[in-house]
Amino acid sequence: MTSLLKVRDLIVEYPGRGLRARPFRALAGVSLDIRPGESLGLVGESGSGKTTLGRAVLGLAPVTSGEIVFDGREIGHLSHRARRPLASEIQVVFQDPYSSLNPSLTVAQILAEPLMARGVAAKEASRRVGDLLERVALPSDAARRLPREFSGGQRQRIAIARALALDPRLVVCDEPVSALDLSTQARVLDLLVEVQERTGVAYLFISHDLAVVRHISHRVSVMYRGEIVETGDGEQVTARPVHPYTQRLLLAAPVADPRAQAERRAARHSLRESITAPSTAVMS
Ligand SMILES: Nc1ncnc2c1ncn2[C@@H]1O[C@H](COP(=O)(O)OP(=O)(O)OP(=O)(O)O)[C@@H](O)[C@H]1O
Repeated sequence: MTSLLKVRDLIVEYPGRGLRARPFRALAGVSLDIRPGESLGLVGESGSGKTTLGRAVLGLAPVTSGEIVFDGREIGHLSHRARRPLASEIQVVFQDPYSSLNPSLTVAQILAEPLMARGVAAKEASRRVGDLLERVALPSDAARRLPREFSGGQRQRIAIARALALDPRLVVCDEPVSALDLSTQARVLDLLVEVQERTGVAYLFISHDLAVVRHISHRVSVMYRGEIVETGDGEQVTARPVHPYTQRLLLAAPVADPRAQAERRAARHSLRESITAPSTAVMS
């Protein structure tokens, strides 16, 4: 099957600060594919470049070189204006459900805004708002309320409904459940899976938590210092990790049993030395 999203040799460098500062290479040649209707999980420790990759796909990070091809079309170097039509194809759900929704708009206004911006008439937009609320299992009277009247999990449902409003084919989910408690996390993940089964949307699902990523992803890519060091199905990556960094990531995941935790600590210690890290600084 052809890729919906194809990333090749992507390099992203952020400008350095100060007069003689070197640029910082956050992505050092990343390649990946996402097929229509697929979830690709992107896991890695803080600072490994996950958000930068998501932002590059969304046109929000500076692409130094490489290709980002969506549905056969190169989108990595488009101007802001040329990207605008893509908003209905590629959407995003951010981590923080408290700051990602405009606090002064009602839920109906938040959900109708992207529709009306694309010329959908007010009456039709209002009907679609009802459908969207139903799709994310929120009551229809939610439409009249403000974001502050909802819990974190409910707000994330509103953010998901907004992302789905234009029937996108790809949603970048950047740590969408990290700010939620465990049981709410599970319900929001189940919702994302259900939405995918119903609509065929693809996800680039970013998280530092392998357990969360495994729950939702068909395949998992592991990032380390701006590179993808391993890709496989969730079972393969967690049961038979190939790269030492993936092994360390697994060992760092919290477990309930203190003895198992101590064994993991010892294993982690001996692995630490064996990881040879590629340099991400740009040579001048
Ligand atoms: N706008 C920016 N300017 C300069 N450096 C940046 C910028 N954004 C990110 N970085 C740096 O790029 C690297 C990758 O950051 P990124 O946010 O992509 O990592 P991440 O894996 O998503 O981390 P986290 O899980 O903490 O969000 C980090 O070292 C970060 O400090």
